[in-house]
Amino acid sequence: MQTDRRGAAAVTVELIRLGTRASALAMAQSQTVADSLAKASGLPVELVPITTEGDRSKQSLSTLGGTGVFAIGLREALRDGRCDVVVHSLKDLPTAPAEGLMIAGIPKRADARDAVCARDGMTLDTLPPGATVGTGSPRRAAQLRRRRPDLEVVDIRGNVDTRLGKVASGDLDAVMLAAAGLARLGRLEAVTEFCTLDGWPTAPGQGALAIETVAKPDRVVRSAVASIEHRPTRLTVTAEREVLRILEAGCAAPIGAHALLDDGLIFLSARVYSPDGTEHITSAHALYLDDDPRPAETVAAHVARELLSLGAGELVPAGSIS
Ligand SMILES: NCc1[nH]cc(CCC(=O)O)c1CC(=O)O
Repeated sequence: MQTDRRGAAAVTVELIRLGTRASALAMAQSQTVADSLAKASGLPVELVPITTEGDRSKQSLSTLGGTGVFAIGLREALRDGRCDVVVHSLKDLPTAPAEGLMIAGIPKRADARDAVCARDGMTLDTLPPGATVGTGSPRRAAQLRRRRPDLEVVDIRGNVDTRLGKVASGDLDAVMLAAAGLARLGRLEAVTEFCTLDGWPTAPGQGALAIETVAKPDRVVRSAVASIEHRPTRLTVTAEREVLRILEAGCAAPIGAHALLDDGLIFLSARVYSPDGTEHITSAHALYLDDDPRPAETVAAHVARELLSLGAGELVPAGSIS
């Protein structure tokens, strides 16, 4: 039993239970976070596998209702007290705050880029006309159609290994995946091209993790999670996700966003695509961090407002989103 400074008994944990999806990618990123939490707290950290609707369903992510399918099950486990912390891929997390929970820590972001994994070392420029490229992401599909309207985009599901397997087996000529996920799984050797973020902005928060807890966690849990917070990542992903949050109200089109910090400035650029890739709208703004109490939110509001004023809300044909 630990005691606080006044000597009173304080109820606290002797073990941190970290809830995680059981996929190889989720386990890999959860283990990294578990190691950091163990180091920060001096306590053992146990991984608690949790199955979510997103893991069970074989439906396309776009028909499953998109955002949140992976997060809901993890959040239930947190609320039920089955675990003390959960780790999400930030890009899979809905922008709406979860009642009674908080994003207690955001560790340093990994590579935010998308990667092409193609057969025979091919790239987006060298794939032959008609080549098949697998992705389940409407954003990647729009970007592919814009860059190479002559390719065939194939809607696929499944974990990273399954997707790479479709290229290895010859079912597909290429798949598009997040570089961060491939890195966490030790599969970077499959990458034949990294897409640069200025021409190919990725999902808001891609490559970053979010550590979620109940709003009033045990103080040992709270301080362990706080110790792995990376402030620059929190600022940049907050800006990217804020654009998504504002646009969700008036725009159903796919969005790529990329923020970075340099020399006291936050830069944010975001691009909205028509689903067929034929049209896109871009906005970019910068702000001195010292000039604003909430620089991430403010720069995002500028970008989102400009995107909407340029017609981002009209990029999706009426009735085309189920
Ligand atoms: N939606 C699936 C997903 N969610 C998080 C990652 C890994 C990369 C990351 O943490 O952003 C992936 C795989 C992918 O997009 O290739």
